[in-house]
This record gives sequence, structure tokens and C-alpha cells, in this order.
Amino acid sequence: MKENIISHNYQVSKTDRQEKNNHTSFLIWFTGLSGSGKSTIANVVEQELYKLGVKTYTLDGDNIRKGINSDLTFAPEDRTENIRRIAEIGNLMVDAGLVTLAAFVSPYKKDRENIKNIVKDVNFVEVYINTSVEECERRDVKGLYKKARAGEIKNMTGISAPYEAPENPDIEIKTEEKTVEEAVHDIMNFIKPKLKYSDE
Ligand SMILES: Nc1ncnc2c1ncn2[C@@H]1O[C@H](COP(=O)(O)OS(=O)(=O)O)[C@@H](OP(=O)(O)O)[C@H]1O
Ligand SMILES: Nc1ncnc2c1ncn2[C@@H]1O[C@H](COP(=O)(O)OP(=O)(O)O)[C@@H](O)[C@H]1O
Repeated sequence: MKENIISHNYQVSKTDRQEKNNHTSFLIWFTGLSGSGKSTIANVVEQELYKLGVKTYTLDGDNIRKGINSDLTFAPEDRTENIRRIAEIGNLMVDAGLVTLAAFVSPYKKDRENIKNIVKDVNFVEVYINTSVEECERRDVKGLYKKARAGEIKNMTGISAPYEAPENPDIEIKTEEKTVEEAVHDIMNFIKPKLKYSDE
């Protein structure tokens, strides 16, 4: 029962960890269609952060949907639970002092709003990887669009399930107009000032 869970007061705080790392910690959330470029861009952003000496970790389908969330499908209520658990994990990682990257389709606005409630607005950077479904289908990196068109996959985002685009993302990247390098440059420009730790 939740009311019987009483918090212990740990002496090493998030602030202590940030001070030791000499950078702040926050969650960079990439949302967009399958094949839009979330993983490709997140991967290079993480490399750039690594070069700066920033402690990072990336959450994506490989380490989440194959592991802790392997019980979840792509039905709307399971996607909601998928995103909720990832936000909770992201919150722990931010508390641990890491700049955490998360790359998930996360198609529902209310689920993305809930991430902000879990990690708090100030710790959350929303990056909308805006690629048209036509382009994602043309890329069809994993052959999923072909399967969805053939009726072999139900609930395919962009084809038979909705994608609710963010209205006010912190950063929007149109990958049909920008290279990966340009996208990473824009994202780094936004997050670099946020990394500065100050104990004032
Ligand atoms: N029905 C359906 N719709 C969308 N995506 C599908 C589907 N079935 C499997 N996949 C593959 O699973 C990846 C999306 O998982 P996510 O956890 O990011 O989805 S969600 O946020 O819960 O909507 C997604 O990975 P990415 O291509 O990296 O986005 C797909 O490869
Ligand atoms: N400007 C771009 N930004 C990101 N990816 C791009 C771009 N142009 C082409 N691509 C290609 O699109 C594909 C995106 O796949 P991926 O990163 O796996 O998408 P997601 O993680 O959103 O499913 C990759 O093959 C990548 O090389």
C-alpha cells in the first residue's frame, strides 16, 4: 500500500551528484514516427555529449521494449504504460546525475504531457523529429511499413494508428530539410547552456 511507503532521507543528493559531474542532468526526449530518425540523431547527440565529458545514457526500443517492457503491445493503453515506465526510469537516471536520451515514437500528446509531470518541466527537453510518413515509408528501415500495408502489422503508427504531433516542442527537426549533422548542431546549441552546473 502506497500510504505505508515512507521515504528514507538519503544524504547524497541529486545536487551532490551534479556537482561531482560538473554538469546538470535532464531528459532529452525524441518523438517521431518509426524511421523518422530518432535513433540516428540521438546516437550522434550522445557521442557529442560524450566528447564533452558528459555522463549519458540512451533509452530506446532495444533496451526497453525487449526488456522491462517486453510484456507490452502497441495497443494505445500499452503505449501509455510503455511511456509512463520509461519516464519513471528516465526520472531515476536524471536523479542519478545522467543526461538521459530517450527515443520513442510516443505518439500520444497526453502521454508526453505525463512525462513532464513525472520528471518535471525543467528537466525535460522535447525534440520532435518531424519526418513525413511518406518519407518514413520510403526509407522503411525495418520493413515495417511494407508489413503494415500488407495487413501483417496492426496499429502501425502513421498508417493504422495515430501520431499526434507536438504543438510546442523545444526543438523541431525536419529531416527532409536538414542533414543529421545540422540536426545535431541545432540540438547541441539548445542543450549546451542547460548543462552548466552552478551552485550559486
Ligand atoms: N505498430 C507499431 N507502431 C509503431 N512502431 C512499431 C509497431 N510495431 C513495431 N514497431 C517498432 O517498435 C518501435 C516503437 O516502439 P516505441 O516503444 O517507441 O513505441 S511507442 O512509443 O510505445 O508508441 C519502432 O521503433 P523505431 O522504428 O525505432 O521508432 C518500430 O520499430
Ligand atoms: N536528416 C536525417 N536525419 C536522420 N535520419 C536520416 C536523415 N536522412 C536520412 N536518414 C535515415 O533515416 C533512417 C532513420 O532511421 P532511425 O534513426 O532508425 O529512425 P527511428 O529511430 O526514428 O525509427 C536512417 O536510415 C537514417 O540514415
